[in-house]
Amino acid sequence: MSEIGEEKPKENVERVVEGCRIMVKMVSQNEWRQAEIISRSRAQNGMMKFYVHYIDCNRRLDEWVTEDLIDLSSLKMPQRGGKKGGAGGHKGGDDAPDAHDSKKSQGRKRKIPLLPVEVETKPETAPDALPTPAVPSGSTPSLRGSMSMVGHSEDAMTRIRNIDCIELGRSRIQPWYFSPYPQQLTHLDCIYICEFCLKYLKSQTCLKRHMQKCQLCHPPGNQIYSHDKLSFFEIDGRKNKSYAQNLCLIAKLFLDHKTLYYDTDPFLFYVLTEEDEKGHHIVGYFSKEKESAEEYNVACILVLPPFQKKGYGSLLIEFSYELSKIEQKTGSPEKPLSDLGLLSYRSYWSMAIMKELFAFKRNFGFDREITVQDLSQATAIKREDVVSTLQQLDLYKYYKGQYVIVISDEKRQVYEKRIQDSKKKLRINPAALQWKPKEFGKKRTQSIF
Ligand SMILES: CC(=O)SCCNC(=O)CCNC(=O)[C@H](O)C(C)(C)COP(=O)(O)OP(=O)(O)OC[C@H]1O[C@@H](n2cnc3c(N)ncnc32)[C@H](O)[C@@H]1OP(=O)(O)O
Repeated sequence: MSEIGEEKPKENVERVVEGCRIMVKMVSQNEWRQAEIISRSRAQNGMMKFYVHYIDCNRRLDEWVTEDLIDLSSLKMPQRGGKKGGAGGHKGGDDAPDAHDSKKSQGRKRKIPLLPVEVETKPETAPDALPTPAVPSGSTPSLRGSMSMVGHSEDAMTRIRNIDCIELGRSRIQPWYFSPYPQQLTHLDCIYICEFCLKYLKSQTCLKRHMQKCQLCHPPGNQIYSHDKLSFFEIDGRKNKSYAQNLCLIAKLFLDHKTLYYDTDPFLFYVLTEEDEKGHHIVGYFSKEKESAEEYNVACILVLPPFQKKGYGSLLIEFSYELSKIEQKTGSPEKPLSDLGLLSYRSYWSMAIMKELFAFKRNFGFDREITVQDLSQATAIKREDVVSTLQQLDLYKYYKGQYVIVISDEKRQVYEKRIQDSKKKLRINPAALQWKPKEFGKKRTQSIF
């Protein structure tokens, strides 16, 4: 605060550096918000432009703004000795604490080795093929594993969205986050991706030439589910490395809190497609470790933006639990979850658990009490997730020295209606799933059945 009569020094745009906080007018909305400066550079018209992260917003909204959209009088310099990235120093995709699971810290304990780029992962010999993704030196992503847990890098380079647009099948999609595509592609207006083999190309001409040669009209691997034009293909990350890596590169464009790795060997990929006369078009996917000591049944899950909010996310989640039921295991998604991941899982868990509670009541009335273990076995949802869902729904009460599940009449009515409405939604037909779990070496997880 300046004293009366004392003139506040005029802020100069040159003082706006990485880590500062300042009020910014959001490009897409007519709203001023406090933002952190992630990077700065000069626009072609000579004006300064800044890549900003809006405080308390998901990084999907991060964007470049020109100097005329910042309020210099609100400039706050980074605190000396403070966390990296100014006072913000945010690590997760959101600043909001609730966006991630409480086991957030677990997701960061794995140390990421930095290894050289794997040259053999280069796309095949096609003349229009592009080199292996280049990783900015000294920055994540590391080159081991698949897209996996571990918080993202604090490197400014990987905090900036580097691809403007991708064309995939009939859709042009604006990415949300950084993905380590080759650096020479980051200057293009659009990257063209073959919707069947997922190879990335630098122009429409290259894509057309590639499409004349590409043999695929569906993802590689085995079709393990087919119902009402929807299919699931199971892809082994070891056998179809190039496809799996290209899928991870696409997924990283929409996943902020995961670090991209290139060793896809330990993962299976379940790709959901919609079929038409041209073939099976990718809608989304989830990956799963072949062996998971932590009983994760999903590593990463993605519905491509043009298909989001239509029920495909719930369908992928339901499918992951159908696989766990066949394996006779319970499972859980890898942590941390993104904000949208958490919303989707909470919604799925609530419905699955409520359905089971009602079915149990219909079958047993008051003759038997249902336990968390019963719910976990029937839904394949891991015990902890059952408990957290019951708590979230305020159904888990401590009564006479033990926990009991209690549903009020009001809540019962709400959920009966929701279950009725959900019958119109996309559902997995378990009879259309042809799958047997494979043995990938010695099992470390314990079966609960
Ligand atoms: C383990 C992990 O990988 S966590 C990371 C999860 N993945 C990501 O964050 C990647 C980017 N996001 C996505 O790919 C998608 O948003 C997904 C996969 C999370 C969800 O897919 P969608 O197809 O949009 O989900 P779907 O339409 O089935 O909706 C599921 C529920 O989440 C809610 N939901 C989904 N997106 C939103 C949103 N943007 N805003 C509010 N609610 C939402 C829906 O309302 C629905 O709840 P309801 O059934 O109670 O109505």
